[in-house]
Amino acid sequence: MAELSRMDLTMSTRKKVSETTSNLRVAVRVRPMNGTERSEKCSTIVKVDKGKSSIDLKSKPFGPFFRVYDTDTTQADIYADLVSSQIKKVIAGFNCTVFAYGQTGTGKTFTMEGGRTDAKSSQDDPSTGIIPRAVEDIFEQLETSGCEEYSLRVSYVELYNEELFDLLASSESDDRERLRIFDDPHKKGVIVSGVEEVPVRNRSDVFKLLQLGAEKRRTAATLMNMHSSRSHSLFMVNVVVRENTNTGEELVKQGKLNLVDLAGSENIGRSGAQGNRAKEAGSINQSLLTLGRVIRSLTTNAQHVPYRESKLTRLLQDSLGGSTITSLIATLSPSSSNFEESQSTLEYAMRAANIKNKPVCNTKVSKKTILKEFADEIEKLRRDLRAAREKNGVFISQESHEEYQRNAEKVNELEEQLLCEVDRLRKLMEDMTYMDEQYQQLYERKGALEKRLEERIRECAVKSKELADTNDVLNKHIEAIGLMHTASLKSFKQLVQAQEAADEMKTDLGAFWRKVDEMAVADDLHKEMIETLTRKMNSFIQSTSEQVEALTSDGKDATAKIVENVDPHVSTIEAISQSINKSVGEMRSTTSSAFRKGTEIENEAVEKINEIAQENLEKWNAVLKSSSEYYKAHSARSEEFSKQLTDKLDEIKKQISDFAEDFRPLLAEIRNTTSVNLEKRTEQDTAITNDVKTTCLNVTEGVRALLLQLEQLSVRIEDNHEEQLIIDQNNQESVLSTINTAENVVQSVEDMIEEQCDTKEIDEKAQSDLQGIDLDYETTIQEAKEKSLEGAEEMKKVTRGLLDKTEANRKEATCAVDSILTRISVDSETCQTTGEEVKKSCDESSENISSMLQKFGESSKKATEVALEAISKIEIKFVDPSGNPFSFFLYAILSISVNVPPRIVPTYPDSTELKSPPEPEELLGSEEDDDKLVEGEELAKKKRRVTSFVRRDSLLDTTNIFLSPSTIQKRREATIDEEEDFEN
Ligand SMILES: Nc1ncnc2c1ncn2[C@@H]1O[C@H](COP(=O)(O)OP(=O)(O)OP(=O)(O)O)[C@@H](O)[C@H]1O
Repeated sequence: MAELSRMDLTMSTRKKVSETTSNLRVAVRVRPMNGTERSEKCSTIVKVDKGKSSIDLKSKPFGPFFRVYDTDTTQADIYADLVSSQIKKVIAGFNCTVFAYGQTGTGKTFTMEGGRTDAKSSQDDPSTGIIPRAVEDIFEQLETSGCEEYSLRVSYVELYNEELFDLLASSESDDRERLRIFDDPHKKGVIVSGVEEVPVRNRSDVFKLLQLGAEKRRTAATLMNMHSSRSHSLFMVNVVVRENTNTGEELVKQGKLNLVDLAGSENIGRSGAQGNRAKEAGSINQSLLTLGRVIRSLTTNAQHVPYRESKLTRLLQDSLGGSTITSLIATLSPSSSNFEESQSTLEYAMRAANIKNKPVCNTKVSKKTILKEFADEIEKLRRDLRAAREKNGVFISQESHEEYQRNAEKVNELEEQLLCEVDRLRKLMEDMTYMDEQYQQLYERKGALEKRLEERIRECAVKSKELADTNDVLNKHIEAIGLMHTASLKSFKQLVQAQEAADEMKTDLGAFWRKVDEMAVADDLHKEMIETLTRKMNSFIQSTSEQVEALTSDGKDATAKIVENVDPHVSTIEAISQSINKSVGEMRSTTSSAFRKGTEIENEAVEKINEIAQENLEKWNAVLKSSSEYYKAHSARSEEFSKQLTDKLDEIKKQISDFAEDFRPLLAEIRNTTSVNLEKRTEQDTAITNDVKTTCLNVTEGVRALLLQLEQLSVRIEDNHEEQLIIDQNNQESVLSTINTAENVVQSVEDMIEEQCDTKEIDEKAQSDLQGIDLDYETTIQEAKEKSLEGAEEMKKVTRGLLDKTEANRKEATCAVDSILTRISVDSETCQTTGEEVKKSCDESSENISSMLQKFGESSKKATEVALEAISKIEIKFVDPSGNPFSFFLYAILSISVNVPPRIVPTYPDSTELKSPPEPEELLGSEEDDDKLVEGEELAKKKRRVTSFVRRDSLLDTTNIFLSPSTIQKRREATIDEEEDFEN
């Protein structure tokens, strides 16, 4: 009996994950014009409208479709768009189908399998089709998802002339064994008996199988296609993934990917099919026609869907209106020569787009549940078988021969189903063993990792201690920074005090300059006194001239008297002038000494300020220097520390990578050993399988022989019913004994299963323990990692915070020092400028005073000169006492001779000839000139005051020319009092 297997891995534990329906995803692909079409000068009648996702065929729109692809679309684009997402679903436990439909020669095989090259991967050849890309992708996605326990099996079948053949069967002969299809009694779907489900462990395994299958697939050259596929092909990938949940439960996910390349629909006349080819084409068209009817029924909600009318529709039953996620790629020729076929394909595709499927995820079930399910299933089948056998016994004796045959068929079918289940179980056990091996490797790896973990934990403890030490050091640094901060604050306070002292000095300087002003006022008073004297001189001169006039009238005596009086006055004037000059000199020296003193004080103040500033600057520089040194040292230490941390981390990383490096060859070795073991095991399994096969064959042979006997029996029954009955019974007994043997085989298999179950329980426990340890280990590693990261992060944060704080403090202190220094320098500059200005104004006022004094001196001199001139203009004449005007000589002679004393008669010049003394304004210069010469309101004010005073004084003294010193003194005092009153 041929080995039986089951195609559909879905089990009774299937569970719907969603009630949502999804439409079939229909895409249309247009291939480029081929050589024949071009040579026949056919026009393009197909236009792809990507915007609307529709196809215009001779301007008639079809669509919208899920996607439309023009002639430029690459294989990679189509794969990424349509299939890539399905792979994820398959790994998650869904069944997915992708099939290509279209007229012959439109690119179905090209789309599904790719260009005819020997490329080993999609990277080598961009024309690689969906099937190889999908296989590559499944491996890639399983590896990248970190899934470590999985098993892949592939089957490849072709449906040729309504017969199903295994493209991966080992038989080399052309006369390949047909596969049987029968309905799965429990679910929607079919069971294909005896199909090879080849376990694949890597990509290259799959490529080899693909090549093997493709070679076996029936193709032929037709007028439409040089390599026309004459059969429908179905490539299936079963993915079983085992997972361990957090609760320690073992879960198994089973997903399946069906990749279907249908044979092309063809116009037999146009394709030139004859004989066998015509028969093939007829069969192909027939199955496609049924597929069309199924699609129509599904989209019109018909009561009956004719799945059973062709094997193709039976195989695709779950993909059309079932629980599979299905995509259809309709392929088109762009040529006008294929208008009718293209139209039919598009109509077909439009209809298919309305089919609704209800995708269902094959629930993750525990291994234990699967084994139990199998055991139940086998038990059920056994019961059915027994019942059927019993029925047979009854029917042989009582009912007709046809009834008996029907039952015999039923027994056969049940036996097949039973064997199928056993085979399925065997495959599952193989998968489980494979995954157990994967698990064993993981377990060993875990042991090694545990050791590593212990080491790491020890290292972590050392690191934690180091971290704590570093923390202490850092705390000390923080304390030191705090002390520095306090010192900085203290220095800042000192600086503020220095600033206050500087302010006080400024106030003192202000007082000093006020004193200087007061001295200047005193100077003014001196000057005013001098002016008063000058005025008095003027008035004296005036009064002198008036007296001279009066004396003229008084006569010669008076003249003589005047002459006598004038002399001492002249000397007095000279003395006064000298005293004025002297007092001017004195004043000059006093003023200059006062200025010198002021300058000295100012210099002293500046020096002192500079000294304080210098002192503070030095202090601050020292503070800054020590701070920056400290910060430098601190940052160097921090850097060193962080470097140490980084080094340690690097070291740990390196150790981990070293460990990984060490571990890799070990892993490779384990893998090698495992694969060797696996091969051995496979060999053993093959031997066992062969044994089982032989046994099964024997059993089948036995059953066949029995059937033969039964047939003979039934012939004989007609002749001698009674007699044969005894023989029948004997035969039946022998059948029963054979069946019992079969049952024993089944029983032994069951025992094996139970045994497996027992060991599995231990396995499970160990696994759950390991799972726990795994989890603990991962959590501990994670925690240790997180802790060390947190610690490092916190350290970094603290260090960063401290550095920021210190930086901020440093900046603040520097800013404060800068601002204070700026203030001090500004203040000292202001002091200097103010001092310089004051000095300048003092210099100017002293210059002005001296020039004024000079002017007054000059004016006094002038006044004296005027007075002297006035005096000199007085002519003294000797006059004859008798009144005769003789000449002096004559008079002298006469007087001598007559003894008459002569008389002196003074002649005063005309009053107009006498020059009046200059006005005070004239002497001091005009106010406009003052404005030009003297900048500053103060000096102008002083001058105005002097002028008014001089004018007033001169008015007061116009009548008195010569005053006694006591009068002068009195006048002076009175004037000062008046002046004060005036000022008030
Ligand atoms: N998109 C495409 N780009 C380039 N060449 C293509 C494309 N589609 C198909 N071809 C070429 O057209 C020819 C026919 O393609 P293919 O054999 O895949 O058609 P088919 O639909 O599978 O035909 P059949 O139903 O007869 O098997 C091949 O030579 C193939 O390389």
